[in-house]
Amino acid sequence: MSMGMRFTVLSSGSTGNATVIELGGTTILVDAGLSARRVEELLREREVSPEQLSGILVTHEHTDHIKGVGALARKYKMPIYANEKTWEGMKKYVGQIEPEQRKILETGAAIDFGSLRAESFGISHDAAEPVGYTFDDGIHKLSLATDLGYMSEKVKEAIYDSDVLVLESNHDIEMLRMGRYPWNIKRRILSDIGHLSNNAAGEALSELLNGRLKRTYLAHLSRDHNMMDIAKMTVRCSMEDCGIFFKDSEFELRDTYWNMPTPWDEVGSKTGE
Ligand SMILES: Nc1ccn([C@@H]2O[C@H](COP(=O)(O)O)[C@@H](O)[C@H]2O)c(=O)n1
Repeated sequence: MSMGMRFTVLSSGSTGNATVIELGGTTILVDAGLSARRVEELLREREVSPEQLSGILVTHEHTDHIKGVGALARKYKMPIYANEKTWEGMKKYVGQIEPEQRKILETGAAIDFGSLRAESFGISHDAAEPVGYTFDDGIHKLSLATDLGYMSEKVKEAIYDSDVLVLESNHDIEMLRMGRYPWNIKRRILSDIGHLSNNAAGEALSELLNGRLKRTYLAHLSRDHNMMDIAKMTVRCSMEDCGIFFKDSEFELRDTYWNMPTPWDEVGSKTGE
């Protein structure tokens, strides 16, 4: 039985996002962007029962983040947390949610789930009021930052002292430019309210590598315009271009998957095991 904060990214990418954070008896789901049935399957793979969930924190109202929210809320009667604009944006997709389950968490506000503190921070994306989240058990910190067109100073500040980071590394810029998407979609992805490229993730990481950050999970990879090996190599090269060199024993880049959960990661441990 784990004592410290641990997490698993159940699924990551534009086909659906969901992450579980657990501390003691508290289990939180961030986003449920797959069908409720698929979220249940993924939870089962990591031996989490949906009945255990203390609630779902929503980052923004895009389908790949909320697809299963309504059905899970109705089936398991759990509270759903989002800011007001996100509630407004997702109301037609999630269907009827009982008033006592509708929790408003203003951007920048913190909420305590027992000894696990969650705090949201604003990000730049083309949704009503998108956010990332940090989780803190009083000693260690985990941050989730995906679906951001660029990394603002405020985001860097919010996630700066993390032990572990889940960071978007959506696309290889050349693969996207040469790829099959219509130009308007490419322009949106490349814009400040789109998605973070491998290069941008590397540049951001070079400012975040401070001795405390032990590993970063590269997330929300495009299946059309990225590959994990390319993402890792580009992030590393981009960090080196910024003068940041690291040994794998000091800092690690790790995989997330669109079709299976990552292993549980103990945030406080050096290796996550
Ligand atoms: N036909 C499409 C394909 C993708 N999108 C959006 O683009 C973003 C990146 O998608 P990837 O699958 O390449 O990561 C994401 O926001 C998709 O929803 C689109 O709008 N139309």
